[in-house]
Amino acid sequence: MFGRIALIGIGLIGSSLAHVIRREGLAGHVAVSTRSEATLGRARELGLGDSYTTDPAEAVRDADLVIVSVPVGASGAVAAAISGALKPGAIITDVGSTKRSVIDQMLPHMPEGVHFIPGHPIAGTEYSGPDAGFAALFTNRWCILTPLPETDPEALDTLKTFWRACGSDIDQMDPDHHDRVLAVVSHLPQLISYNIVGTASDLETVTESEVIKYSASGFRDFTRLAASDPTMWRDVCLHNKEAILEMLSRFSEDLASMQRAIRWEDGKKLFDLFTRTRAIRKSIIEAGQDVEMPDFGRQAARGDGSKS
Ligand SMILES: NC(=O)C1=CN([C@@H]2O[C@H](COP(=O)(O)OP(=O)(O)OC[C@H]3O[C@@H](n4cnc5c(N)ncnc54)[C@H](O)[C@@H]3O)[C@@H](O)[C@H]2O)C=CC1
Ligand SMILES: O=C(O)C(=O)Cc1ccc(O)cc1
Repeated sequence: MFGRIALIGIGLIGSSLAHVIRREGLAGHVAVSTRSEATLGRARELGLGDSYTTDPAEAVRDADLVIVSVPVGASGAVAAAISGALKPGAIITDVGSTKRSVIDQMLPHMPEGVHFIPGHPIAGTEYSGPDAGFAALFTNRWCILTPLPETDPEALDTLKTFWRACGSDIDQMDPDHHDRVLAVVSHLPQLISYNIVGTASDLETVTESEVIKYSASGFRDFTRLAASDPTMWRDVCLHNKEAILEMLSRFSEDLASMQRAIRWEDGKKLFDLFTRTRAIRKSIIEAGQDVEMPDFGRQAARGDGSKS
């Protein structure tokens, strides 16, 4: 599909892209670039690409497709670094969990004649670093593209074909709408997880090791999300601030209402809510969106949030 693809950032998402690009034969040459020598060395050991450099400008030179897979707060610095080396006609995309901020950071650095099309695969795990990637990560997952009004339809079609070849279904969205939707379905659950695990950890002096011992009782599902990469999620919070604050405020109100129902023993209110939420789970299962990540992905992952 492409002569040369440059992968800037080679953590969970970048390395998963490297695997699927190789499996599907989507590029003649994969150039891998990341900030630290240690991560780059690990990518080389794993054979994730055809060439390796800590200089992102060198990686993108002559690339037909550039995929930026770094924490969203680093998007602007990467765009500035690659700007002068981009080939006319190249497609530049990203995988960041927030979209408005990535556009604001990257667009000013995009030279005339390249196609900048932001994107976000709704696929991931709690693991990070180059060891965490696996080719099936994007299979049967959504990839949301948030093209700009001036985006060239042909370049957009090419990028859609790429993501379909990676196994994904494509949706298109306005970036602000994306950020509000993701604030509810992804960022809020993540923050709730951090909060509940933090609360339990504060209580652990009282309960001693019981938090760990009885963790199968609901708590464990939250610890999976709470084990995700701190840099990535710090950046998501800081770069989708308005939407996240709005959703947190709605959530706090609803939590207070639940508290009140329990205090006043309003069983009907609780029962009605729990019935409504059960129906939502049923719709998710019926839509085939409850698929667990394959085991081999988890096993392949080192899971230590490797430093890069
Ligand atoms: N982890 C997940 O489940 C998902 C993450 N995303 C998004 O994908 C992006 C990457 O996330 P992961 O691959 O999970 O993170 P990761 O922590 O596994 O990898 C990040 C990579 O970026 C590199 N990096 C960091 N700062 C850099 C800089 N200034 N210049 C060049 N490289 C730099 C690191 O060396 C590393 O290779 C983030 O924007 C995240 O929001 C999107 C979907 C799912
Ligand atoms: O591990 C999980 O359950 C996730 O939800 C992964 C994930 C994390 C961040 C994203 O922007 C998209 C997907």
